Amino acid sequence: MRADVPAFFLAGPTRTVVGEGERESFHGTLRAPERWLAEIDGALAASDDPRAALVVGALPFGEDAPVRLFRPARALVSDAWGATTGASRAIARTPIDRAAHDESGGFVDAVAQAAGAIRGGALKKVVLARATELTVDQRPDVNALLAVLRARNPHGFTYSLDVAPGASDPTRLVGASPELLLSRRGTTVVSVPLAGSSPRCADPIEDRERAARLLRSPKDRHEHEIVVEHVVASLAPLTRALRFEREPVVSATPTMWHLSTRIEGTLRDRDLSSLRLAVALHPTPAVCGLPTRAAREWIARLEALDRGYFTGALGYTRAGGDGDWIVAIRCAEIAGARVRVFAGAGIVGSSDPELELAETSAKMRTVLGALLPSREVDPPRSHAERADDER
Ligand SMILES: C=C(O[C@H]1C=CC=C(C(=O)O)[C@@H]1O)C(=O)O
Repeated sequence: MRADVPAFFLAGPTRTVVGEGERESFHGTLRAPERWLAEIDGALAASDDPRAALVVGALPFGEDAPVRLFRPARALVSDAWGATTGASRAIARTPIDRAAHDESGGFVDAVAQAAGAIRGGALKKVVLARATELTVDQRPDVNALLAVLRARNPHGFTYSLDVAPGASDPTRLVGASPELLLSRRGTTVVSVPLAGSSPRCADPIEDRERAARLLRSPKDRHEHEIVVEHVVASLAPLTRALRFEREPVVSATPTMWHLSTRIEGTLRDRDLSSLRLAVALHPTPAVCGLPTRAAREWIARLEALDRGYFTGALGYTRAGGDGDWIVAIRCAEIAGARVRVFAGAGIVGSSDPELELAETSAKMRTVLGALLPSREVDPPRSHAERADDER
């Protein structure tokens, strides 16, 4: 028999948090956050066991979509390596119906339109996303998938969240994100925004060259600076001192190179919880764009997608306010045998639509590579192409 999948799971490099069952849940939207934030502050402060009290869940991408935040009935917070190590094999599955909802053609057109709007001065950056949907021959074993993702992404954040509580057939968002929206420990707050990317390559020399080219690329540096500026501007009024390097570094996941900047600050008000900080920062231009309002409008106009909690913020806040919130990317929504994999890419005026499409396909490999045999991982190809590969 399969072990139950917890309602919430987040395993980062230094901490694993598991939440089972629901003791109390909180409702509302990002457009009007004050009431539910106050309810959560109150519930955590009133807890009879403040060391154990925590709220877990996710903020959606959309301003009017519901937040998914709850106090688990039972929780485990461990500073040990997550319990899910060891598995590294692919979970052999065969997609039996693929790409019914693949929006790749529409995505290329949308990127071209967005880049044109940016060159025309309508906005500076927008992140456009697409999804590919497949039905596999058996329901994925989510615990096994988490184990594979965790083993392959030891420096990232592997997660799972039940996004449709109460449904007879659970829907889960499952992924391995490389991006820390913020972490709070006492008065120290850290954010590590990523933006500007290049797919990894199996050839080690070409792979290193791609990383070096990424670091020199004016287009990717521009994309990255926009995100750093937003995070710095959002944290500056809340912190006394902000420390970060002016030059980004290159960081790696198994599928991607990214430009990355670590930003650290000291909070002015130690009552400001990590959840309140997440609400202040989210959505950064790593998932939305700049200006935020204009980017949301362009996303609504150009994207044929309900993002749900993809490109939201997922994490936990403990009584006292400490916690971690990550950017919910490199993930899939899994409902029974249906798997919907998401990926987005930051668009600026000089973006090439075909390269942005290739970037989203590479990002999808985080989940697809853990779920499917390798010959099935790349996006839809004709039967003839597949036959060629197998020859
Ligand atoms: C929106 C995604 O990635 C973001 C995070 C890192 C780099 C990104 C980029 O270079 O476009 C994206 O902003 C995604 O993986 O779906």
